[in-house]
Amino acid sequence: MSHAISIHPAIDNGIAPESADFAGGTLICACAAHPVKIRIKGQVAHNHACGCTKCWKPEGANFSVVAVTPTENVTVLEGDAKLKVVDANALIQRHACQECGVHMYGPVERDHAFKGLSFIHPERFEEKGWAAPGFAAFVSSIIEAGFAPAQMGAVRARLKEVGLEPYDCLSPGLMDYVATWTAKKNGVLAD
Ligand SMILES: N[C@@H](CCC(=O)N[C@@H](CS)C(=O)NCC(=O)O)C(=O)O
Ligand SMILES: [Zn+2]
Ligand SMILES: [Zn+2]
Repeated sequence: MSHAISIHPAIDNGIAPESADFAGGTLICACAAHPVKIRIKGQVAHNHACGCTKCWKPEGANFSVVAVTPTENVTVLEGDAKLKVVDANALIQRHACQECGVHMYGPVERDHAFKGLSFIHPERFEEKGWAAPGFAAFVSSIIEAGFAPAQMGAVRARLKEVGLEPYDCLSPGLMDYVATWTAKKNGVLAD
């Protein structure tokens, strides 16, 4: 079955199942020669579709698929010299392959709820079994990348159809987590 709206290749034709045995793997960029390779230890967490303009999306996709892992679980195996930080001022230090453009890992090092986590694109794993995406974030942001506002209803309907609840920021659970961290830092966290 084909759909007019492409969310992401890893979602459009059915989401691959997660494997309980998945213990990590190797992320590989799109270069035919000397690809960048990154070792990720363990299963990824909070995998989701992201519609923001900053996350790397494959050709033709309106969303990225992005998850987190503790930065201590990330090791650059090959091609470190090809990696460059896309925007040094951003919270997420997205390390992209300068040759093919794929974002390989994005650590958060700033004082923030996500400090110590790295954002990665699990579709770049050479292995199968990574945790399936569970929701869609920053959905309205696809308009900023040139998507027609009039088709947003259809996009949200399609996301719901594939089981990804659409949110215009992060999911309520993650928004609460971030706000809890901020309240604690400001000394106003309620019991
Ligand atoms: N509407 C903005 C949203 C960007 C944004 O806030 N992205 C989220 C989700 S990845 C974020 O946490 N960004 C932090 C960062 O880019 O460092 C856009 O599409 O560019
Ligand atoms: Zn590359
Ligand atoms: Zn994003």
